[in-house]
Amino acid sequence: MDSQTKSNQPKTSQVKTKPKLNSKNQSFKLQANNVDVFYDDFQAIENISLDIVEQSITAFIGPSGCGKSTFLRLFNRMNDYIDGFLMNGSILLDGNDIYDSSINVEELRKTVGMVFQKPNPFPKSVYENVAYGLRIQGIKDEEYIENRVVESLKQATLYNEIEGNLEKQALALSGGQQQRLCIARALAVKPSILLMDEPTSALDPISSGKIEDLIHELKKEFTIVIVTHNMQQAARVSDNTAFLYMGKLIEYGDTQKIFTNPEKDRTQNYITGRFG
Ligand SMILES: Nc1ncnc2c1ncn2[C@@H]1O[C@H](COP(=O)(O)OP(=O)(O)OP(=O)(O)O)[C@@H](O)[C@H]1O
Repeated sequence: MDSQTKSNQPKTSQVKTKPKLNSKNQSFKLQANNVDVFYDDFQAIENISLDIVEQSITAFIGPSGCGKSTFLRLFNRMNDYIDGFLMNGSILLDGNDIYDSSINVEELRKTVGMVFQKPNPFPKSVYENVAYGLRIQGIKDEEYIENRVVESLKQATLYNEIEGNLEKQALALSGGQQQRLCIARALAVKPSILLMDEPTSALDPISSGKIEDLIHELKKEFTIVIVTHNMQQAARVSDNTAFLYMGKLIEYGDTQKIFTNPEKDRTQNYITGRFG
């Protein structure tokens, strides 16, 4: 592990709780405990507790407006930007409360990268898009930057398609390539968690398939949390699935079980398309 990696861990004054282990002895990377979220008077999330296994893929599913994106954005404190946002409860990363006043939010967001629904590359070259996060960290070592750019593009399975053309405008890439570029940009700063908010919903089926294959590869190294409207996608890519409905967690567990033999009627009705 090099010094860049170490510096990407969020700093807290002390470890408050040790991450728990589940029955399969897997450790929890993220833990939400009794979380409520309000936007002014409106309660968007109601008393959700949920643990996310390290180096796994966790999918959030549920009808529009049920709180999937709100819940996802808690893990890198993206809701902090929203006027009227208020949270009760706690979110732990490696056992540390990420809403503790000692947390450096910039550092947290290096550890918890995010990819959005619509690919959003900067109007810069491919190279500079991936280098961006390193440059804003103040890294000046061009050799290190170049290595990270190439490595991240390879990890995002884009390098082979644009090798020798890294000065190309990012906006000239196809939609699917742009999304893989955004994933490379997130990976460049060495996160340990990737949050993905409907990362394929703006893409054609072939590009979506490539992203799904990539997500599957990335879980060897990263903990991935994905919001998706596409239930086939959740069933294909995720290890665990959380079904949310009107701000509540209805059911959470092994993806195969959720999709074949859920505990709750409401989950069954949703996954069989009876509502939503
Ligand atoms: N910035 C905001 N201010 C006020 N209310 C908001 C805000 N963002 C979301 N909400 C409300 O919170 C609830 C949950 O929204 P959220 O976007 O998290 O749901 P979602 O399940 O991700 O929906 P979708 O699948 O349509 O993206 C909705 O009722 C929404 O209108």
